[in-house]
Amino acid sequence: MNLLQKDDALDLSKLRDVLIRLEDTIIFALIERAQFALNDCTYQPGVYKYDNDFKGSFLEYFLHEMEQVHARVRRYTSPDEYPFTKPLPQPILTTLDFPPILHNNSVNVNDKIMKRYLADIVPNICSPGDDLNYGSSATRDVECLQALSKRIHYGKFIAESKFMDPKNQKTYIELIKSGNRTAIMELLTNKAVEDALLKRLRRKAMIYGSDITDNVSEDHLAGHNGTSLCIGDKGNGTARKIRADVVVDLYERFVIPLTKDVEVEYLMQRLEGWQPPKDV
Ligand SMILES: C=C(O[C@@H]1C=C(C(=O)O)C=C[C@H]1O)C(=O)O
Repeated sequence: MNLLQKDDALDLSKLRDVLIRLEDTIIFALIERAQFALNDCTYQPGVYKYDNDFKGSFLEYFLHEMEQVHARVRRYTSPDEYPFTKPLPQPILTTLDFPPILHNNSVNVNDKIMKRYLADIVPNICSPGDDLNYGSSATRDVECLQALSKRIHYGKFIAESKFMDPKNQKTYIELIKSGNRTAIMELLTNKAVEDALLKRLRRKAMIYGSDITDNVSEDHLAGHNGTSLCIGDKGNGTARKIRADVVVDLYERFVIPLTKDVEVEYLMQRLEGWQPPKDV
């Protein structure tokens, strides 16, 4: 997806391809994090002293340090990148001249992403306990959070693409004016796309999370032989990489609903300072 090309950036099928590619990024980021223990102390504030009077957790400290460096190389001037922390420094690079793709908006759901990641995701993919690999687990946490944030905030581009479709624009405008979030959610929901996504995701998680060895049949990987494939379980009870049902569940309960919330909240701000075309 080239965000410097406006037509590209609002093509719904190309946007859906971006979300499909981000499935791979998210699954592999989760697999990488799952190799370390929960390391709960990295999520608790006040456990460590930092080089300034920062009061947050080890992960929040690490994330803010990372985001400051990324901000200086203009990461957050891209319309598809949203930071978790602030304040952030100005870029040292001149900002790219992105065409005006999204309508001006303040939607950033990273605080919800962080809460759900710590409460619902990490405990479900990691073994309990503490393996002292705090830097490694925090590095993987940041990669998971950034991938989830990108995927969920792509909801803005999806919403803009749907809003600009003449077929529904008048309806969206009426629903936005009446503040009818429920009806907007219904109009933007595409159950067939969601169902196909969850089916594809389960197969991907089964295959990506497996140890592909010579003696594992393709049927076994695809779960055709009826076994509920414990991903990467070598049959001797050793730690598996990640469970396919955990990946599907986090998309169903968290990634898709939050993406749609971003779509709705983006549309709720869509008419501010906007002059509709004459025929609308
Ligand atoms: C992203 C879209 O909008 C909604 C959100 C989806 C998702 O988060 O995967 C899928 C379909 C829609 O219900 C889309 O239409 O592709």
